[in-house]
Amino acid sequence: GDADDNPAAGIDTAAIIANDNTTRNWPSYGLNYSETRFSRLDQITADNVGKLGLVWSYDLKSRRGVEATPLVVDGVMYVTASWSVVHALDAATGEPLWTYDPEVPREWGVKGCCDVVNRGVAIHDGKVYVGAFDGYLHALDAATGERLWKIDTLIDRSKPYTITGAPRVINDRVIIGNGGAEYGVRGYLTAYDVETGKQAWRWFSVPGNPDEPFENDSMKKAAETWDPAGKWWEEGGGGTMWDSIAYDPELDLMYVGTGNGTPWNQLQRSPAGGDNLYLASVVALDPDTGEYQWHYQHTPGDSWDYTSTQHIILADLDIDGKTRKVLMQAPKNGFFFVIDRTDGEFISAEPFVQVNWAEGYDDNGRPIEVAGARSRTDPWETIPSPYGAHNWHPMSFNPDTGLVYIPAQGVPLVVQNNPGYEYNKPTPGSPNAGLGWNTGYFFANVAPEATPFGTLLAWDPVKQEEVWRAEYVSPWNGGTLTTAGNLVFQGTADGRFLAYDASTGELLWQTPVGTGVVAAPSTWEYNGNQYVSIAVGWGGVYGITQRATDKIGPGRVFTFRLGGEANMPESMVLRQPSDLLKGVSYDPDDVPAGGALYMTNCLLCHGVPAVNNGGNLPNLGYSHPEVIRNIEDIVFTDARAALGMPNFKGKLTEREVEQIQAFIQGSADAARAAMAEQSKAASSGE
Ligand SMILES: O=C(O)c1cc(C(=O)O)c2c(n1)C(=O)C(=O)c1cc(C(=O)O)[nH]c1-2
Ligand SMILES: [Ca+2]
Repeated sequence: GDADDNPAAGIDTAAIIANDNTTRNWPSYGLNYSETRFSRLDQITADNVGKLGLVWSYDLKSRRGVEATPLVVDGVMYVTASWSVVHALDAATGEPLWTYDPEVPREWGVKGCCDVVNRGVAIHDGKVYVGAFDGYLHALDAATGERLWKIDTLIDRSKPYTITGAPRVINDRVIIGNGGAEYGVRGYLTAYDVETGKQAWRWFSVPGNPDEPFENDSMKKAAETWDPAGKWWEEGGGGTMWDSIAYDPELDLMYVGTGNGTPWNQLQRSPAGGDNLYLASVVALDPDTGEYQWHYQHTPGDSWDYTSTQHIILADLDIDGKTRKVLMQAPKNGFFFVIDRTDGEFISAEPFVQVNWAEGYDDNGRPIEVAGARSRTDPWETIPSPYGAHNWHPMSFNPDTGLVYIPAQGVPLVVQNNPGYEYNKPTPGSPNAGLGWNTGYFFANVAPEATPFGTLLAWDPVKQEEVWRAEYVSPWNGGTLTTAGNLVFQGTADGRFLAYDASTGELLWQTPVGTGVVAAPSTWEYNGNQYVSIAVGWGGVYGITQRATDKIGPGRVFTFRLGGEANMPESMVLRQPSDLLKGVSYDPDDVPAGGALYMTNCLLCHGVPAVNNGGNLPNLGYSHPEVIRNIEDIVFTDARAALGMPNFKGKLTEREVEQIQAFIQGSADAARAAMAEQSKAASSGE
């Protein structure tokens, strides 16, 4: 179609750069190549945001996590839901234009660590690109949703690779990485020709087998930092680049964040230690060739799942009287980093939450590790935990306030070395090892000392200190947006969408949105009006097993503007916690063995039975007794395959399933007894 039917026709690298002068459109995941998520639109301000009202809502027909930032170009919105389904809408009315389902086989679901999510599309020259969960990159006609081509980005389809991230387009290339480091893959990033999908370059983040030729010099250098006794190449090494990419057109450098190692535990991965490049790093690449330029490693020799895939923001900051071109990141490890983006020089790092693995960073940018924070054999609480002090939920940077708005959190967890660890061997008690996870750890059955929290932090990146904060009832809140109207927008785990004064943190406006929010909002202008849009849909790795709402609605997109008068949809699906499971007969002696098997096969999707209400997947401690009694009908069949539930035939025996049943009912009984004890204590006035 022509530009009128296909506004995406006008979007290319020059247009994304030019748009940053007005930010009328939202043409790329992080709004601009600097990924600031700072909009210059100022019709909606701290003074009038109270008049914000709903214009429309749209049902994404999605029951799993929704992590997409809605892109908007000249009144057309492109947004994705779970299972990588793309929706194009009339952005002013919410009327659907087209839907594209890449038809990800539901069996692929268990190859992902962290829910069947997708963070959105890229747009270029009339095309929409989506990276589907099963590793294909699809190019669509932006006007019709028709598929133009589809290419396989995976080097080996027998390996548990996935795509959850949004592609980015730089010049003539569409760039995408992948996930899979919890299971065992070798991370890489690939650039494809925007027109044809032909591969332009590929950069691996970790070295391959040192007995074979290295792809390039950066791999040769990296191999010197790994202990070959760990035979990391057999497991892939990890280092997946599953989310963040930024680009500086002036320096012509692109930046990518790398992930954790496989397995997490460095004792098992690289027994003699070493930095294990380029895990947990930010790496600068030449966008034309994919050639390595420099790196900065936030967590040398990562042993805690401290990925550095978290959102990268580029800005120019005045530091010690000089304007520095910096790159800012708040990776899982709990420190806020300011790095010189011209050459990777370390500028500063300070903790933005409590951490127990490092005391700080020295002048050379090396962490000063706390003695005994790694390679321990006893159970120990790692703070931050593998959920991260900050996960993928995008932060934003407002040059007017000079502040970065970070969705920070704590999700306590106690881990323990798994001395019997072997690649792809499901030791009972190792988390989801029956489904291919390779962490080298047990999750220890020891109560953590820390309490979970979720906080919106307004952080001064120059002084490296907190300026204000907002506390939430739960971890796992949404990404942030900040605007020239002196506002910060964020959705929350407890199902609200909020606006704050960007300078003071005063809460100015809020609305319920019916379900938990993890994605980040976008804002855009059309026909003289400023709109704010948010895609909701509870999920992601934390949201699979727990939630902070008593409602769980379908994924939806909500769009607001001043004076909007539409009604919130009423048909929210309520899922109240049913009663604790009762009446499944079992042998109490089976409970411990069942617990270890549960940890190995069920834990990371169904949570700990009877301790919470479940997330977007059910907590089995609240199941109907008939479901648990007849659990073989689900576990040993394809009955729930369409929902992503794997068939455990050949992986578990009937006897083992009986032990798991005992653990589920035993946990519910223990919870019931604890509740009775509590109410007895309360009524006797203790
Ligand atoms: O190591 C990896 O390859 C990988 C991939 C992903 C992903 O693609 O979503 C996540 C993680 N790791 C991860 O560690 C993590 O905490 C996480 C959270 C989420 C999410 O979408 O909620 N994805 C991922
Ligand atoms: Ca990971």
